[in-house]
Amino acid sequence: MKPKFEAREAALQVLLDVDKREAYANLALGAVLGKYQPEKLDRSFTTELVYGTLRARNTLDWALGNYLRRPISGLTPVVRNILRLGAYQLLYMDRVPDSAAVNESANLARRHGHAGIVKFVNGVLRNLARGKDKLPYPDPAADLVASIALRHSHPEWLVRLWLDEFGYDGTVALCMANNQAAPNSVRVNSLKTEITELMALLRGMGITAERGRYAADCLYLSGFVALGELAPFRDGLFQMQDESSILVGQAVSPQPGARVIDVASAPGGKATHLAQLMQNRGEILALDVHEHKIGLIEENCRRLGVTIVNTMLTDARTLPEKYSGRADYVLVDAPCSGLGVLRRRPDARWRKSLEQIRELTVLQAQILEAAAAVLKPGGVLVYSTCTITREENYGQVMNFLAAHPNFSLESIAGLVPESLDHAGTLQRGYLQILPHLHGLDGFFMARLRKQG
Ligand SMILES: C[S@@+](CC[C@H](N)C(=O)[O-])C[C@H]1O[C@@H](n2cnc3c(N)ncnc32)[C@H](O)[C@@H]1O
Repeated sequence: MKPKFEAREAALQVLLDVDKREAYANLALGAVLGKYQPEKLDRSFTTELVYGTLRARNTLDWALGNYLRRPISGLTPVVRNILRLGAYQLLYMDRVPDSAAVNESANLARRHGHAGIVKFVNGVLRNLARGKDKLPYPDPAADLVASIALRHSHPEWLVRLWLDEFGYDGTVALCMANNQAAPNSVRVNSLKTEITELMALLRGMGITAERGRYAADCLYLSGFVALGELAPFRDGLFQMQDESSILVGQAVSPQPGARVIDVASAPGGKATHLAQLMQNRGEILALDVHEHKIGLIEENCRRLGVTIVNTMLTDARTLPEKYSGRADYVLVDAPCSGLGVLRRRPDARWRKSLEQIRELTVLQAQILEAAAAVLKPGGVLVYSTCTITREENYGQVMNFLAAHPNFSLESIAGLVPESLDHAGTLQRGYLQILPHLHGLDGFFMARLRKQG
């Protein structure tokens, strides 16, 4: 018999894992949903509770703070997270009546604490329910950053960064896009099937499958319970991958038979795509610095029927001499701040900092340096990230070019669709995809050629 599932209790367990153990929300949630296998409605309610509460953490803590005598950080993790969950339902979930949000939170408190805690949770949430339409949000004229940060649940440093880069309208639109749930996009594995065939198969299973607007092999799926448990996934007919990420493979477009080095490749989303574009002919050396991730690349290759990928556990900055000048194509899908994919990782925005971005920028430059050395004269290097900061993207490429006069940008018009070219950069050899402009994950890609 399946263990009994209670969505708010499950959500609380995940929030505690994230709060106390710094677990990744998607993994902690996946573990709980995997254990209890709840029905579809319970599953999506739990997911919304967890993701919404994590995403809106600053706004929830601030809103609750109006009714607390001491900072929320001083409460025990259990009480703090019961309050956050309750506040999320009150402020963001119109379909949950206020009375249910308060009473269910009190029930959680009863299960996890003594009578005093039940009374406390009940009292704070009742007050919030009464006062929620009159919360004293900062006046934008007096403090624009704080106002956007609290209304759209982002850290202030990030809002400041984006105001500089995208202006007021762009920043608000970007924050709003980050607060939307990401759609489920997949890449069709053309080594085993083709797009119309897979669409028909999925539709036969009651799953809605629609083509992506930009990438050739992209489908958007809905109407399933767990994507990773579907037979067509296990049979290797598709790979979970955002449309922007698929476009990186198109920007590389390696020829069948080529020699490719993917210097930061786990879990192998792009490496397996490159293999697919090469019709599984040639060779791909897929590196990663983390041992546990090498197995993920191999597992994906097995499932997808990719046989031309060899993995290697190594730091891309210390690529052995024997690979010098060897590759026809090098992909540097660099470790980055991930600020283009915040909609997928609701807790991520609270884990990042300007300091990390600075450190990553240095690491990316070092990886690029080593990657340049393994490319043949005349070869193609594609640099990509899933972020939207100038210094990790365009700035990084410009610094690289300044230090490497034997490299130049090469047009990617014809490889990725012109309709994405909002800033007229495709011909110049790079593209910045933005969540609020394109409805996709924020990605950067640039194609460079080494002089022959
Ligand atoms: C953006 S992810 C790669 C995603 C992958 N290309 C895909 O499409 O599935 C960056 C990867 O770089 C790896 N990494 C970080 N530092 C590295 C280094 N110094 N050398 C090699 N890999 C590194 C990380 O472990 C991570 O898997």
